[in-house]
Amino acid sequence: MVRAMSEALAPANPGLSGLSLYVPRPRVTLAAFAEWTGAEPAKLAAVVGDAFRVPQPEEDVYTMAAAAVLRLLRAHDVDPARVGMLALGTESSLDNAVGAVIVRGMVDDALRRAGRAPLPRDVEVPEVKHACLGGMYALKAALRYVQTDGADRVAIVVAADIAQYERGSSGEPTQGAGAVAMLVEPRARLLALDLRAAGSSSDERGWDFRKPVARHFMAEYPESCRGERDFPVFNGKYSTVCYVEAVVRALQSAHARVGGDPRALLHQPAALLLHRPYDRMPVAALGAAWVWACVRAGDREALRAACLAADVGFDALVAELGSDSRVRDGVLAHGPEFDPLARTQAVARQLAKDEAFARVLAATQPGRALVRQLGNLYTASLPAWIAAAFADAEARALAWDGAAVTLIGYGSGDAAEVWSGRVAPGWREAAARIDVKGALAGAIELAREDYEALHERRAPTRELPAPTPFAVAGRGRTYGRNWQDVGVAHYRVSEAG
Ligand SMILES: CC(C)(COP(=O)([O-])OP(=O)([O-])OC[C@H]1O[C@@H](n2cnc3c(N)ncnc32)[C@H](O)[C@@H]1OP(=O)([O-])[O-])[C@@H](O)C(=O)NCCC(=O)NCCSC(=O)C[C@@](C)(O)CC(=O)[O-]
Repeated sequence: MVRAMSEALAPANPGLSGLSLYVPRPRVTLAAFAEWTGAEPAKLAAVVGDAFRVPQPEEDVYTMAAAAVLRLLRAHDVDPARVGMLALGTESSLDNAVGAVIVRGMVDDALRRAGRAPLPRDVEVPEVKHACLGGMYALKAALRYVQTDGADRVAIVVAADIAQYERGSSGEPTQGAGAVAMLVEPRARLLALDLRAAGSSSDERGWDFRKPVARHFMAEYPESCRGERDFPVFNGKYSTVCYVEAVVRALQSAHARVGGDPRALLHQPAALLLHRPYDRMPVAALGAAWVWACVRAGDREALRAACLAADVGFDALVAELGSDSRVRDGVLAHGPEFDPLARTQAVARQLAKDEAFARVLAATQPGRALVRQLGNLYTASLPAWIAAAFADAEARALAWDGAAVTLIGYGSGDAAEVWSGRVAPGWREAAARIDVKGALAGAIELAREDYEALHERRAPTRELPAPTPFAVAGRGRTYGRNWQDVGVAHYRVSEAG
């Protein structure tokens, strides 16, 4: 069914034509992090990844976003005069009134100083928010734009975030920072996306992960504040349950639209790319999704064997996957530690030994080694994986012409999206311009005291070189962070070389 659906996509379908990544240079490897904190290195490598980036004091979500946009304009040869929308997806904005227009200002400034015309006056500048899903929702808006009133223009969506958790919390090894800019065109040159086959899910069921605005947050959670910092309030374990369940629900929604064997949604794509807060999270969600697909497809033989091996009752499992509100009801009844998916996960672990599920997991391999270097980028996490997967597929000369690709976005709170796409003809040319390795180059390994200083927004003990290849200079530390800085803070982002 996925194939039939993808075949219906004509070459003129809208979608992605390019991506560019920007990450700060300071890096913490999880091996060093384990030494500093006493965490188990083998567990971090198995569950989380390899490293994460930390922004410099001069960097914020707008400077990173602007750097990624400038890189996209240059790498993909985009004529700024054709841009009709510049959308920002973020959950780290520093201003509740505006967002993408600040990025626009920085991009215009850099273009002018390079002797070029700024973006046109009629560019739309929305900022889109829903936790880590804001980038995908912004991309959805852009896809709709280039199919309607923007059919003669291109749109740029930039997803940018700083993921920081309180030191010593369970989230600390899963930090990260960065931005991914995406070029959206009415005729995709990289990945055509068919929103008619998309599935969605949303539900409100208690505090898995929230970022109350600073003034409320500081009054309610003074223990979580260090100076002016505002870290997320979250329940890590419970948030993983919400992630898994929302992904299954969005898949069910996609399946309700496209029909056919639901297992095809998972084992036919050449790449299955998900929101990736840490390395193992997508695998856990796909395990539950595969169990649901097998139940829905009536593939009971393999399931019964897996249930037996996992010591889980088959009928209870089927009932678990059928009930629509069990997470919310369970949490209301038992508190946030309630883990209704434990049985599903136990069965999924047994199914992982199955050949068909191994094929599902193989589709999560493209680009994985690259994104293990990045940590959680919140809204930019899935876009970074798309960039990494295409860069990797191009470098390894994978036969991706016309291949199906499934994107699964998730944002706490919680909401998920499942989209089907097809790799566009001639994709290699656009993929060769992504240059994820180049974006990761020039990392500066942080010493423990400098990591802690940057985390607390103090000056590091050692002078760090200016963020490159974009120089950032300005007065005021962070736009709007201190009320007295508003109107004074001004950043300039420009290409250094
Ligand atoms: C998710 C937690 C709680 C995990 O925190 P933790 O302390 O690592 O949890 P754990 O001790 O239960 O261990 C996790 C897994 O590691 C395994 N393990 C143990 N030892 C070893 C070993 N030696 N070798 C291999 N594996 C080992 C252990 O068995 C377990 O496997 P599982 O039961 O999951 O299959 C933490 O990372 C956290 O709090 N993260 C922050 C929240 C988060 O990322 N949640 C993810 C879902 S929500 C989301 O994605 C949205 C988000 C966060 O991006 C924000 C937004 O949308 O805005």
